[in-house]
Amino acid sequence: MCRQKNQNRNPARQKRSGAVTGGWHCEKRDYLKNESFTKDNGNVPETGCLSIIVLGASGDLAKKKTFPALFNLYRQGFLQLNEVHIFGYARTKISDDELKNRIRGYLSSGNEGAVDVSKFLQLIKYVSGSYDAAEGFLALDKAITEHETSRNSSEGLSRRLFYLALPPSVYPQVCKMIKNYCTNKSDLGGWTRIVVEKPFGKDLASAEELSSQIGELFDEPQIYRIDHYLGKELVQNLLVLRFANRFFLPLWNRDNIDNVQIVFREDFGTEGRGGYFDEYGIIRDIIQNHLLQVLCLVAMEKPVSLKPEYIRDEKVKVLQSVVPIKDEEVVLGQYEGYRDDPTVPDNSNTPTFATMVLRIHNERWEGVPFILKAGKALNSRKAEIRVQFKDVPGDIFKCQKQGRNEFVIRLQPSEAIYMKLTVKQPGLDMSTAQSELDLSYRQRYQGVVIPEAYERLILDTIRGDQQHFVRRDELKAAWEIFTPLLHRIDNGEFKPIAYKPGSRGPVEADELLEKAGYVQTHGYIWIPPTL
Ligand SMILES: NC(=O)C1=CN([C@@H]2O[C@H](COP(=O)(O)OP(=O)(O)OC[C@H]3O[C@@H](n4cnc5c(N)ncnc54)[C@H](OP(=O)(O)O)[C@@H]3O)[C@@H](O)[C@H]2O)C=CC1
Ligand SMILES: O=C1O[C@H](COP(=O)(O)O)[C@@H](O)[C@H](O)[C@H]1O
Repeated sequence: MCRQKNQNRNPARQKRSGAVTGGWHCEKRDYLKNESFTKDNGNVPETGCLSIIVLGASGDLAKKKTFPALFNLYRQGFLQLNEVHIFGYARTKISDDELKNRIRGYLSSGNEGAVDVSKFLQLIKYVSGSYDAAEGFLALDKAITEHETSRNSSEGLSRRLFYLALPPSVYPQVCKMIKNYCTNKSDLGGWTRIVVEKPFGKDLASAEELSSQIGELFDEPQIYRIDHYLGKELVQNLLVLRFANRFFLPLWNRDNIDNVQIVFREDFGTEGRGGYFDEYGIIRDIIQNHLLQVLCLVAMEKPVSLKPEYIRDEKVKVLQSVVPIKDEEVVLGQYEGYRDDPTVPDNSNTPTFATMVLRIHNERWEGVPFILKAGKALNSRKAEIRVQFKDVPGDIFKCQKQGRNEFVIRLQPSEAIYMKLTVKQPGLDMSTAQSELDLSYRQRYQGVVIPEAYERLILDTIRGDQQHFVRRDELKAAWEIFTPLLHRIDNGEFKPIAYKPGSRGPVEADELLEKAGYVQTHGYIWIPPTL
């Protein structure tokens, strides 16, 4: 468990303290069932009173993601009825029942679901109050304490998890209120943790300021900066694929890989979130966080072990090796109709699409373009990593027309890992064809339910595992990469190109891709198999 500033110094807790690596205090938790993951972690799982407080409970994220994730954890037995209580907090004056009615429709029930849903809803209590005055937070603390007191008959820790499903502008004041009025006071031990959502800042300076403000109130190990892409199944698979397979070890470098694409596409626009989106744009909304986190996992060196701090150390090194982005390696777009949203200014310069090339200046990746591409209102919805290999030297089959080898990790939809490769076309002729080795999850893992990203990450916050959360120095390094470009866009020095909704985005983006070295395989497309 991580050391916490001004937290109780219960010896039982201290005994559970994890290793200290490079100045970071890392928590060790016994939670991964796989033997090979668990042998470093000698801890006993925590029991006792758990209060989960969703601040901004009246909002969009809370109803669509946070409460449903909590419900799924409850349904699978990760949240125990006799231990957990959930508090919603926001300014909106509604009753417990009104909050429950707002979220009920988002809780997808299984076969015997109705009972589960109503039992889960009984765990929720709503407290209304402002984000900057003591009164509301005192009321919140009172409600949490009542719950804790009612559970203190059983031995155990008292844990308070604050999930800030709020606009980042209110994080500092809310953290101050939590610190002053709501931190865990139990003499049975326990902790207080804060989960913060992205976008964490708007550029390097504002992110650092926000980090300092929150850092004055809570220790780094208490702060969980969530990036839900780190909770996606195939993103979590990246370390396993890369470091547990002999196949990839000798190939994963500049000698063999020509280019890497990390792509996010949505087939809908900003829909109802135009006001928020216009302040941030696609680079801050998707690329600086989600796609960059994926890039780190694709490009990083092997960590010393799976301890969160070792992994995050390696991610920081990659980020610090990214060289400044060149203007000629960026294409920005804005879909036609984006400005029709009444919450978007008529002269908005905000990109809803961007393709850019990142270059990593290190021994492994020098010369390999990492092409990051994200766009809204495009012709399809998908997120994938596409690693394209170099041409085979001395091609006796004259088969370059068939296309290059590609290793593709489809994050969503239809999770899959496939390798595009050249094979002999079956038949009497010695001709070649493009085919694939295909690990489509729906086929291979029939009946296995892939957990939602938020579900997994919230469970990590309860267990105190920081591996899939963004550390402060990581965040700083991420903002360092994009801040100069973002400032040029904000100052109107870089304008987006208009594109049609439902298209591939500006043609200039495909031209940039080609210039960066990507070779498209014509006449071949991978179609996810159906059952
Ligand atoms: N929605 C989504 O899909 C995603 C959201 N996020 C992030 O999650 C966080 C919450 O997002 P979301 O739920 O969409 O946001 P909302 O705009 O829905 O805000 C959440 C709640 O915060 C309160 N609030 C809104 N604006 C302000 C303000 N200016 N000052 C004080 N309180 C305010 C409101 O509650 P009340 O008025 O009742 O106090 C509102 O219900 C944000 O950081 C967002 O970037 C991240 C990924 C996806
Ligand atoms: O963080 C965000 O992510 C969603 C896309 O998430 P996904 O899990 O459905 O891929 C995006 O729509 C939103 O703009 C952004 O804020």
